[in-house]
Amino acid sequence: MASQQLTYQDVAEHNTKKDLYVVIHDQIYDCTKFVDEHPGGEEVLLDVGGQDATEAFEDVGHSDEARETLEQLKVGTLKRNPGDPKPKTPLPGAVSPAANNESAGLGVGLYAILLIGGLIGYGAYTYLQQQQAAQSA
Ligand code: HEM
Repeated sequence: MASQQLTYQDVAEHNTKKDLYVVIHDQIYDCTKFVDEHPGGEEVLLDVGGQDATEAFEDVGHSDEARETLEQLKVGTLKRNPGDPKPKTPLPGAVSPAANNESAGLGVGLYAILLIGGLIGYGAYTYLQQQQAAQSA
């Protein structure tokens, strides 16, 4: 059972309180029995029923205990067809390189500002030197 592969279209059919699947990180979870027990309430789960709930789940910053519960609800893996929506958030392992890239981008921007500032300063300095040299000549 746990090894079945379903497409987005298959999952989308399970979007009612009596039959509730969600996709989180490309794994499919059957929340039907859990929906009444969810500490965050049934509403939020019903909102993402039959859909990709990765972003909603990660935004809340669920505990390790919540992730263990999740494992028990697993019923299969998502079979992604061409044209299906992409995962909304990168997988946890992929987060830090993206964050690094962002800070690298800022670093390059800062270097560019410093370089341009330096060039302007140097230009003004040489210009003044030339002016002084012209005056004293
Ligand atoms: C099947 C997937 C899910 C499981 C197994 C699950 C499990 C849990 C658990 C165990 C908690 C208690 C706090 C913790 O341990 O982190 C919790 C809290 C919460 N969950 Fe979920 N959750 C799921 C999906 C979602 C989704 C899709 C949302 C959408 C926004 C959500 C929103 C919340 C909120 C807002 C809380 C905080 C409740 C509070 O502290 O008052 N959960 N969840």
